[in-house]
Amino acid sequence: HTWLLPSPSLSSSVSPPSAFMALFGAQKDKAEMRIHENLDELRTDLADYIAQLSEMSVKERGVFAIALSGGSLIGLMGKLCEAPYNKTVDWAKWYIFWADERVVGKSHADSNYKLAKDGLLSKVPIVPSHVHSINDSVSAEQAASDYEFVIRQLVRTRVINVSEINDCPKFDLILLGMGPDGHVASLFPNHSVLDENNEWVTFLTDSPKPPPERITFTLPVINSASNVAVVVTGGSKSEAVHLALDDVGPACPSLPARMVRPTKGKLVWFLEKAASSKLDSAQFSE
Ligand SMILES: O=C(O)[C@H](O)[C@@H](O)[C@H](O)[C@H](O)COP(=O)(O)O
Repeated sequence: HTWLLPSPSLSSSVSPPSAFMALFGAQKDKAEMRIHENLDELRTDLADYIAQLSEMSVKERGVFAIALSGGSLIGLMGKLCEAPYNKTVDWAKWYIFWADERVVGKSHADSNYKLAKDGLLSKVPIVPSHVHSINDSVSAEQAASDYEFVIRQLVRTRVINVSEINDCPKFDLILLGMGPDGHVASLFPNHSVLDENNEWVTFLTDSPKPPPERITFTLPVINSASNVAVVVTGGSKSEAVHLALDDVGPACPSLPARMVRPTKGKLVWFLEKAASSKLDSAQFSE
């Protein structure tokens, strides 16, 4: 099933009880949910979505700047390595970044770079110099500032587009997973990284999920992207999905996944049915 959440005209006909509701009402209006019966369907839809955005972006800008995350996401993108996508996607125009990375060596089992390289990048003809992973031989703080510098250069040359609103990088697509605690990228609940509004890339050395040292895009960068997709599978995430997307009152204003709210860009949630089971709308779908 694919459907859009209530349109602006629908929700604005009901007067919001508070500024809070208005704020998150606005998010709901912009989010598209794509709920899939099974993983195979989700994988196909995700590959189609990414291939379409790549085509549009290459047509408009000549390049496609995409930011990846870790976790199950890379496996769920697997159909891109198969026909027809492996031949039809214009891989030479892709520029690859990471929305977050663990500060470990590139060959370490925890490395998001290694995960993506083994599962995706080594299987399609990406140009090696277009793959922008972090400097793995410095501290987390230095790695974050080096990565921001690299991104700054590529914004200058418009390999990465720029937001008209705040000068932030405007990635063509940022792909996110979500943990059962509602974290996205390495933005964890109740962590001060959520308040970082000046930097594009920040770091943490006390991640509640190991490994402790990470770099992460900040919320302003995520919310400046042209497209953001949150890809969530498994029943263990259903409560966090509900808290992120439904009108739950002031209960969870700082759930990281709820703070993903592109200012001008488009937001799509790819959900496996089990992950969507606690959404308010799920009660009508049987
Ligand atoms: O850096 C990490 O610890 C992981 O990459 C993490 O951020 C992951 O993306 C989410 O927890 C969702 O992971 P799953 O999709 O595998 O559940």
